[in-house]
Amino acid sequence: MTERTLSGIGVTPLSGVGTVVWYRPDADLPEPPAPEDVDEDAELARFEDARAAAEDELEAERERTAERVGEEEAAVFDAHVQFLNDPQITDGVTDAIEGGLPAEHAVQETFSEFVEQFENMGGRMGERADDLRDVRDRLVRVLSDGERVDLSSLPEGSVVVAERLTPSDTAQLDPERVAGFVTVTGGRTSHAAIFARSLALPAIVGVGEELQSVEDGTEVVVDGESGDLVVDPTDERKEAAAAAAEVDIRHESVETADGVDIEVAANIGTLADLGPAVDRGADGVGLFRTEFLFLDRESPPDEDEQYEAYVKALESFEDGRVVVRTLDIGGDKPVPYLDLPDEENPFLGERGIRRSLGPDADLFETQVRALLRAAASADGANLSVMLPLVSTVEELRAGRERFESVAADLDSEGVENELPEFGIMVETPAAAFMADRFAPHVDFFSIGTNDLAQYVMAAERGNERVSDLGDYRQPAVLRAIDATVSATEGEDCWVGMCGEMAGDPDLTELLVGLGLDELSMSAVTVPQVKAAVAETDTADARELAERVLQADTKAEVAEILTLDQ
Ligand SMILES: C=C(OP(=O)(O)O)C(=O)O
Repeated sequence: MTERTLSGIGVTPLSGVGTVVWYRPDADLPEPPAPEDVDEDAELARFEDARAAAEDELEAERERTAERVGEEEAAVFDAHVQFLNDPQITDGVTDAIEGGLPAEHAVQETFSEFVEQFENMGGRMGERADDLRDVRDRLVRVLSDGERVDLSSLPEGSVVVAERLTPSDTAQLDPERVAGFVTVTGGRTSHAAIFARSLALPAIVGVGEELQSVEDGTEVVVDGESGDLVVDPTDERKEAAAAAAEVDIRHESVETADGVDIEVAANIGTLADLGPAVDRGADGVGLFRTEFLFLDRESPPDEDEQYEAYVKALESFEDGRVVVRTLDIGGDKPVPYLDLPDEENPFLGERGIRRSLGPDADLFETQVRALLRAAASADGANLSVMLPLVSTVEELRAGRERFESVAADLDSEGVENELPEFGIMVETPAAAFMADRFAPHVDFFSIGTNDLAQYVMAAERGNERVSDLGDYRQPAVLRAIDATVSATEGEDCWVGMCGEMAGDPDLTELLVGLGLDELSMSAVTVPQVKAAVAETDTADARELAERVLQADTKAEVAEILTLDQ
């Protein structure tokens, strides 16, 4: 048997060796009977029963996912319930039944039309098509009494291979038993990819139709870093992959080979992310996306609930820094109870600090109170706060003044409080251009490359059609980072990075060379980035950065960094 390699998109920097188990959940429906043979009332009733049963299943899976993976990932099941009850879709199914189709065929037909519509929209909306498919297949399975394929009790060492994996499929995978997964479709930001990172599973998505040629029972190596699926691997290949799978987790802080401290922290959305962050050796939290405390509920968390959450994060990292970002609502993060305006370009609209200083001023005040109190708690000395989407000095001043005036209010109420370290996200071109004017007013910058790349390149994040443009390796993005760091020279202002770029170990040397003091990422890549820091020599890194900054194109950047395009 000769070894061969298929290529896809690697979504976790982890490797696994195992045996292929094909997962094909969508069996074809039989031909429908003639319309006159369909009992309309009975089919309508079957559809209603199936909807209720599917909703019960979704609620159970939501709970299970919240426990095993995290609240943020569990939220996808709420979106499924919304689709299940969306009047436009349910009316469509009802009409199709009244037109003479049995319930399962009516569901298949109606949902498939909506799936197509969402796919045509592309970007984030395109990704919702996967959710719709998931709801459709669930309903069809319930209606046709299909057996649920049990992904949670696969033989140990299985590599799950599928056309696509829905969030409910992925949530069932047991990382103790599954060696990885590989899918025909999917992109870096698909739900399956996000789950893979949360579960720390080796995974490759978007391999394409060639994957169908890999049969059940075949031995494979899943290289989630390069995106290579090695079929019928040699013994040496398997041994190398098994060795690579054993990541060295460092719980102590890390310095470069020539002794420069670089903080390697984790990004968190909810408290469920704290465990993995600690387990994988993060020095602290470099980005607490507090908006996740506000999503998927009927009303905002009150001051005490927020205080508890911030203190919990601080307690998890007694010796490390916890950087809390104030509410970043709007853009692609809607909150139903806030009645956000319908905007043509929400990413360019009222989001982040713009809302906190405007329509969400009350919410902001509550959050600031909770943060000031948390800063005065036993572990509060390590708390830092930063404002999202700042683009003018006035916004920075106004944000800072809010902290000062709320602190004065708390003082007058006799409530213990403390002003924490204060910074801003650098994620707009305006902030990068004006960084020298911001620097004297802050203790730190944290560069959010996900948004910075989208705004510098005018390429919507999550829109696959422009993903090549929106890449953080574009020279213009690298120049924006360089300009930001250079603007802090001579100022007492450290610079971190909390976008996806910070978690790419292939770029660690470059980022150290550009002068970053801190890198924050999803917990899964913390060990790899720490290892890369330890191997870096800062003089070499600076020289590398200088060469990279001379590049005209992304291809040249990749060539200098010896990366795949
Ligand atoms: C970290 C970032 O923020 P978010 O992804 O939460 O918008 C960023 O924009 O890089």
